[in-house]
Amino acid sequence: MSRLLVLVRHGQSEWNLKNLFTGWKDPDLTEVGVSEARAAGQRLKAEGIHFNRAFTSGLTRAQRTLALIQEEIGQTDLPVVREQALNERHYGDLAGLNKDDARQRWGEEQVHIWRRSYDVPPPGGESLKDTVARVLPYYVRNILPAVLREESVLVTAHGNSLRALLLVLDGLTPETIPGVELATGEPIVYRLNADSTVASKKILSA
Ligand SMILES: O=C(O)[C@@H](CO)OP(=O)(O)O
Repeated sequence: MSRLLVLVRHGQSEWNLKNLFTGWKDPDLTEVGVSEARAAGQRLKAEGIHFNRAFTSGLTRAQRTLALIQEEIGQTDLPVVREQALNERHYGDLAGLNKDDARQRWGEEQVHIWRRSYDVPPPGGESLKDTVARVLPYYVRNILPAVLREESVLVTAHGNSLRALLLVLDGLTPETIPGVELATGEPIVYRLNADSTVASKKILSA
């Protein structure tokens, strides 16, 4: 019995390093990001997990993180689906702006609301609620059925598209989700019950 679901936020990107709002923009990993992705792969290998399939977003940083993990776990032939529904939350007009500059312009509180609230979208972008509305149906139709077939499934994606999944998996609420932050390159290993609820959760930290 496997029913393993492993979620990994991509390694540090060039725009994470520059402190820029990224969203659907497509920067690559930094050298640190490459090391984080490789380290994630090594930790998964140490757990002895053999995956049956993987899902990633339409963006380079998540795809490259997956490819590096595949190298480390010796599974470069893993079936991979690339899907825009798993992309980062769209940051609209904020994409490309420096996060500290934005705080100076609009104030700390407003920027925090745009970044972490459940249902307030940044100008021209998606709220987390909007992101949930595209990530969750994809999860239910495409990822969950594989897990419930007793497979071990790897998903590499983004801070907010994965927070959308954590909302459901961890039973979070619009009140508690703002406090949740995902570290780059840190695998979260869920084992699901046959009814799709969570049996166990383990974070493979550095
Ligand atoms: O810029 C972004 O797309 C995301 C993730 O890096 O940032 P934030 O943490 O502000 O949601």
